[in-house]
Amino acid sequence: MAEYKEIDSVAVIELKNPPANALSKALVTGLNNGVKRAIDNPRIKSIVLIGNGQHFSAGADITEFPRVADVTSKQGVSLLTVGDVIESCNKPVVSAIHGVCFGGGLEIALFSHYRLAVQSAKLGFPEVSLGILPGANGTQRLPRVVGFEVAMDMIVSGKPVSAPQALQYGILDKIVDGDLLTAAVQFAKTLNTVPHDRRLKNVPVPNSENANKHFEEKLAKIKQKQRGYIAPINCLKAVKASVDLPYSEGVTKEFQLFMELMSSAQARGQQYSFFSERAATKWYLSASKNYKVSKDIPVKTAGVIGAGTMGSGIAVSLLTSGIPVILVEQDSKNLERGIELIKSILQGGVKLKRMTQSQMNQILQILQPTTKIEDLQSVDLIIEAVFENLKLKQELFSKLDKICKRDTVLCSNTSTLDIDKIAKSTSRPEKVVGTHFFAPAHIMPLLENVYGNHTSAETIATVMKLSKKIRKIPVLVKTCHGFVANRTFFEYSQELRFVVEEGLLPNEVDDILEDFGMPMGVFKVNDLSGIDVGWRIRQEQAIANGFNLTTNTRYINGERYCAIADKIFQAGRYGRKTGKGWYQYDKPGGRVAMVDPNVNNIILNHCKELGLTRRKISTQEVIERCMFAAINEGFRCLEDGIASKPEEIDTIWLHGFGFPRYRGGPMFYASQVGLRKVYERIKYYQKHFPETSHWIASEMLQRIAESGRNVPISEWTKFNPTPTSSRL
Ligand SMILES: CCC[C@H](O)CC(=O)SCCNC(=O)CCNC(=O)[C@H](O)C(C)(C)COP(=O)([O-])OP(=O)([O-])OC[C@H]1O[C@@H](n2cnc3c(N)ncnc32)[C@H](O)[C@@H]1OP(=O)([O-])[O-]
Repeated sequence: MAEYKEIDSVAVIELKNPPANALSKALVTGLNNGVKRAIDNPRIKSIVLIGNGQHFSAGADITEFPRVADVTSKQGVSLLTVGDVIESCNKPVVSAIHGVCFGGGLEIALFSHYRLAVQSAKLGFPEVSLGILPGANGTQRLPRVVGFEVAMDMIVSGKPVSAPQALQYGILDKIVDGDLLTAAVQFAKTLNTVPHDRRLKNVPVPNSENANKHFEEKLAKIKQKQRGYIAPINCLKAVKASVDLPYSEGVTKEFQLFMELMSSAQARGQQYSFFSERAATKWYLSASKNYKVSKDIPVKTAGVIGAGTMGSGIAVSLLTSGIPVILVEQDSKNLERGIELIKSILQGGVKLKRMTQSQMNQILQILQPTTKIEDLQSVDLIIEAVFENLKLKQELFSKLDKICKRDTVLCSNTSTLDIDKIAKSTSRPEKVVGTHFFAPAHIMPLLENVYGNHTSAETIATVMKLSKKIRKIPVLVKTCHGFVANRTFFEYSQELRFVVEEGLLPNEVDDILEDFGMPMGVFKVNDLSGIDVGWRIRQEQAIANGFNLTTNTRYINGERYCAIADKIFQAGRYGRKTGKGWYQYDKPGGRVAMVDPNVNNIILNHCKELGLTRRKISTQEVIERCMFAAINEGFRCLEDGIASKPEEIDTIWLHGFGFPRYRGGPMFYASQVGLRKVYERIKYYQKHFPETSHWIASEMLQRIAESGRNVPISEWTKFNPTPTSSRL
């Protein structure tokens, strides 16, 4: 795990735990033994620590986290004990950094007396995103190098810095060109002793005069922008302790704050999220069709059809990843509007210093706008982003099938429609796939990729690879109406409309959801996505299923239906874009949502007309009803084989709907509540709301709940041996 070798008078200890040199117990023990061996060898004058493979180190081994004591223990070998050995060593220790140097890796580097790096290295403390803090004295050491304010920003945000930035801050002593090991050994040979100030615990925190002011300002920002999260607050308090307390007391405070986080439910949720995001990207159809063996088609050029809000956002995602785009609209007026939209998104990036004006101009050079669909004949992949209408999409795909070269991948940005029905209109169903982007498409990280019965493994591999290239988190699901995202979100939002029909007002529901941790309540989300869009989807579905949907509809095939949203639509309230929807806005397109008495009247009149008696509904009931309805549908998606593991559903909610990371996702949330309890409450609601079929408990959920044991989430799929689809 840690390989020891000698180059002249320099001991080189190579961290070797692929793929990221996570500091497992074994690696830390190896590192400790290596440093001690170097100390004991009189021929050795200095020591170099270096990473094998792509990185110096990604930090503590997160898979070992449940055993908290191992990470921090003063007994046996822990990061802290090896850190002490390194710092107190009388022979100079140099950390030679490449790739990432994160978390515990950076802590090891800060215990070292000198730090070198290659230009491309990245250094940082991402612990906050795992719900913890840099608990091997990182919160006490970094401020002693960079000062309170920079340390606070780095540790609270978790964002890494580049090597040049780290050099400027003083974290690095030098950036080296050429071979890192050669340069580090050469550098180490020039060192004889360890000066007092090279042991960071001896150094005071510089530039700390305004620490109180910075602390208060940051705390206020965290409470506003990271509402509900406890890790950023503890990170901040720990960094502040470096200023307020002597080193020996500061590390004790850090330990106390670290343990508080490590034993919290939030840390469990955030660490689960880290692994579930990675698990979700690993798709598997069969032994010969999966993420490991299936080859993709390189996407060198792409086409986007439809230059509306979605199409423009999709085009920006492709363009900013260096993929030339041919953008197609039906007429020059719509095309012009799309180009302006793309320019304004890019201009926003320039304003935020995410790109320079000249980079923006270069990006626009690879955009080819056109009104001729024939121009798409030789692109590698096309994403269609036209109206959510099956017939329209079928006509378009049929046309594309005739125009495009044989191996062009044809993607539909549908959010609900069956991919097989779209694929049927082509002679190449194996090349047809869904790429469901979330609005705004250039910002939202999720890409729900949808395969049909005929989609080939090559096509799936292509969109999964492309997703990563355009910096999205991809999840692969099987086709059905609404896929996983909208199927589960539909039950969640439908239940909340029932809650409004029974007694609460939209703003009261939204407040409860936002307190639960959702970035936006469901009614604000509806306003953002467009009341007209929701109305159109409901109408389309009604037509497809052969029934007439009006504002008087109360039941559909015996199922309860709430028409309040249709009444809001009927009142011309299409959402934020028109300045009014479930809320009143400061202006059309404005962000300030205000309660509107007119909306409350629509709701109260609706209830009066139907003779409904409104009642008080508790916070617990609201959360249970929306979450358990979504969770039950999540289990049904697993039963149907639409999703293959709960991690896919959770990743979709985390990155598509902003579900609070510290709760892990709805399925993880269910595991924390306990499936027995979730199941019993679903049965309870079924008794009370027999006209709503989403309260019929999933059989898979029932099997797990009745198994009589607390089944870990990783074993849930064992209770679903034969999903309806042939996928598993
Ligand atoms: C006492 C307290 C001490 C300290 O303060 C606490 C810490 O250090 S907390 C730690 C703070 N550090 C962090 O939070 C850093 C977290 N890691 C990262 O940011 C990215 O993984 C990294 C940038 C390293 C590589 O990105 P990439 O190239 O896109 O690749 P990828 O992301 O797909 O990862 C490849 C594989 O490596 C795995 N793995 C990675 N790191 C760890 C780990 N620490 N552990 C275990 N495993 C880890 C990862 O699961 C995946 O496994 P698999 O089975 O193949 O799915």
